[in-house]
Amino acid sequence: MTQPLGRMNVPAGSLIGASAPDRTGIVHLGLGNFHRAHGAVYTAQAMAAAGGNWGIRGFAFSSDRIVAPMRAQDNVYSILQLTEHGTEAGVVDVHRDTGVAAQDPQAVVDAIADPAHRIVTLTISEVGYTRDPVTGRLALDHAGVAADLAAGSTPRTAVGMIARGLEKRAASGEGFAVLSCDNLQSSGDVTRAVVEEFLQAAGVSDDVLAFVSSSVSFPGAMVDRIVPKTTTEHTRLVADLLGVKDLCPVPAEDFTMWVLEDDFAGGRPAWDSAGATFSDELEAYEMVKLRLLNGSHSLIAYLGVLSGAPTIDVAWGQDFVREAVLGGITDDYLPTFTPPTGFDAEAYVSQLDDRWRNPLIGHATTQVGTDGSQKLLQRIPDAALFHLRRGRMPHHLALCTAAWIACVAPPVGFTPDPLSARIVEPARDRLASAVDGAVTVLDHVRRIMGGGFFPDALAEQEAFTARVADLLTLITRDGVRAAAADVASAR
Ligand SMILES: NC(=O)c1ccc[n+]([C@@H]2O[C@H](COP(=O)([O-])OP(=O)(O)OC[C@H]3O[C@@H](n4cnc5c(N)ncnc54)[C@H](O)[C@@H]3O)[C@@H](O)[C@H]2O)c1
Ligand SMILES: O=P(O)(O)OC[C@@H](O)[C@@H](O)[C@H](O)[C@H](O)CO
Repeated sequence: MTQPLGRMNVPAGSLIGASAPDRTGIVHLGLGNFHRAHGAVYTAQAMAAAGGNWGIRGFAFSSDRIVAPMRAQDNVYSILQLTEHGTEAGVVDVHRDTGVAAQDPQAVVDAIADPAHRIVTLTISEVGYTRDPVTGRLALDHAGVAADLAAGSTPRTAVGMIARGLEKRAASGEGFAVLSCDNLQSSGDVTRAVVEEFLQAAGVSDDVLAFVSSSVSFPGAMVDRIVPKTTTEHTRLVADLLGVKDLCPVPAEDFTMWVLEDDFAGGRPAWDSAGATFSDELEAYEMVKLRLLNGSHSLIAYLGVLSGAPTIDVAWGQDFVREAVLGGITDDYLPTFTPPTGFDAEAYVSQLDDRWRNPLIGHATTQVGTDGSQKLLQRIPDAALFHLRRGRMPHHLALCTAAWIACVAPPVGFTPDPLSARIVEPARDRLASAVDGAVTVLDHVRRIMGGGFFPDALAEQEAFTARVADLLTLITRDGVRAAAADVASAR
């Protein structure tokens, strides 16, 4: 029988990076698959290369789906690397403790306040930042945020936990860094803004505000590695490769990239010795990643769902999807930014082709399409406005917007592919209320564009709204291929 994985049962030669830090120096919030295949791996490798004692205290946000199996195997787990040329597996041993924030939010607050910890890393997804889509500021009317602001309450939102942790930490005055590893543009500034807005709204003392302003840094980061959800097939492959039963392995592609601002008020692991890049051109790296990869990923996902493709590689295998995505990269994304110095954007795009075609990844289109109301804000408005203000229509961005609406808020009389029901969209009910009673497709789209789901600057662009409505009409009447063909002919 296959032995269970555990610290005393790590297959020889399989450990990735260093083993067994005996202290925790990093708190992580959002213990999902991405962190376990990205930040945790860089940390283990950094300790192996350059020493340091940076064990991780990891908190899942809401459920013990990952924490329970991690605990059952001493918080070690395996990474299953899926390349077109085959699979390989290795074990990560860097988490010293794990918990669930929703079950014990005070533990998160206390961990952030603990002077032994120097950094909190975040993979809480775009929704975790509780921002207002129109203003981009902390959503003070969000029920969770409002409850967290009440005096004496135990925080339930991620921003509330971080802010209360920093408030408590101010007593020690120890420097600290809050590092967002989510797919956000201006990730460091956005994170600082929501935390400081929370502290101001909570009426904390000037001393606390001064501490956060002077002794807490919020470095920006660009994170890149495709990490899908775990399936039973991944678990079986790990058992075959390592000869142990891992209850929570993480599948991942072999490509990995991490670019950070070097601004860590309490010190940091030598992540550079593990392959991370420290750069002053972070915003440019974020543009490359969020537009070329994530923006395109959304388009592949929604066109894929509408054409019944369950995974990214299947969607990408369809000519009309490839044409739309490559057209979008060339026409709508690449002109909108200057890549970082020396960065070869063409090579990055060519790698994307290899990454998206990899059939072993099995990245569900519905996973990539999840939370579109929050994700598209990073991927569409600024790039679309860049073109609209120069008198040019970004047809592919309009197509992505129309395809998202067709999946999660379809006009009356249109039933999207059943796959669309698997897209988790937190704004589904609000979208349904917004379009209730719409008499035309244009009216339907207008109600969404101007309904608090996008910034006003984009909602005011009537030509964009009209183009989205045209494409939505084509999707509902003639199918998604016809809409993509219309975009191709408009180039
Ligand atoms: N998976 C990838 O390929 C990938 C690549 C780059 C970046 N990322 C970033 O990492 C994030 C997480 O991806 P993952 O694959 O680990 O997903 P996952 O589903 O495995 O984990 C998501 C984590 O976010 C937490 N979360 C969800 N809603 C939250 C909320 N409202 N407040 C606070 N936390 C919340 C969950 O509890 C969970 O711990 C993504 O949203 C993205 O920003 C992921
Ligand atoms: O992680 P999300 O939910 O922001 O977006 C889904 C995918 O586009 C994303 O996870 C990519 O796989 C990743 O950003 C690649 O680095």
